[in-house]
Amino acid sequence: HFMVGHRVTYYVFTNRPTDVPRVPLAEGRQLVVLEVRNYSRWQDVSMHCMEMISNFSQQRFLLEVDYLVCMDVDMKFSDHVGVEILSPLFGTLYPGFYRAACEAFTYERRLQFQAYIPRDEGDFYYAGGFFGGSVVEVLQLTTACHQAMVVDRANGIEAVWHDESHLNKYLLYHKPTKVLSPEYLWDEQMLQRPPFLRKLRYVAVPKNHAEIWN
Ligand SMILES: CC(=O)N[C@H]1[C@@H](OP(=O)(O)OP(=O)(O)OC[C@H]2O[C@@H](n3ccc(=O)[nH]c3=O)[C@H](O)[C@@H]2O)O[C@H](CO)[C@H](O)[C@@H]1O
Ligand SMILES: [Mn+2]
Repeated sequence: HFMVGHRVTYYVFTNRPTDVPRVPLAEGRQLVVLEVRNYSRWQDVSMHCMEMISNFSQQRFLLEVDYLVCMDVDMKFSDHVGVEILSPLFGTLYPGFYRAACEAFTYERRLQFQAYIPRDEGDFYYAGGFFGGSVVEVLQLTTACHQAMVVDRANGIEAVWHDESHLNKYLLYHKPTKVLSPEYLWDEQMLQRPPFLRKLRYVAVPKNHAEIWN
């Protein structure tokens, strides 16, 4: 379903490179396994993606690709996702909040945190699991989010939704050039599909959160 007819490099970040299956790929597609370190807390694994994307962007993505699409690993494509998503900087509406008022968004609301957003500000609540853009824009985004997390860590604090809180702060003050609908990120375990969403293009694979998170 993903970028059919276009050249695609799948960069898979893992601490267990030998466990990545060698899936046969169509012409013009390649798999690149990038070995990264592990962290014992899942929050740290998720948050350090920003640092990893930032570092690899400088080291190689800038030289190798035009656009980056950054996504969670526990998801699958279930319908067309093509070049219509591409733009200098794009984010995706988090499916749980696309109808909610912005005061209800779970932004980081505590003043002393780097990802702080005042109650009366905000456009959308973006999902941490699907964002992207040109490599230069994604490099700036991931570097800024990583640096903000370094500051929080030095202060002994961690944003309420980790990397997602920082992504939301960044995209509030650096407006994305495209916002994708929840068709592009859905979780059938969490929400029933409303009839006006005719297609679910990229969906969470059911998982036991308690087991994985604890
Ligand atoms: C769909 C979506 O918007 N997901 C976001 C949501 O979490 P999720 O509830 O989807 O969190 P999650 O358990 O999928 O973790 C985020 C991602 O980190 C990676 N990972 C995590 C744990 C681990 O042991 N190994 C590993 O590789 C993996 O790519 C995973 O998909 O909020 C997180 C921050 O709280 C992240 O912003 C996720 O992107
Ligand atoms: Mn996930």
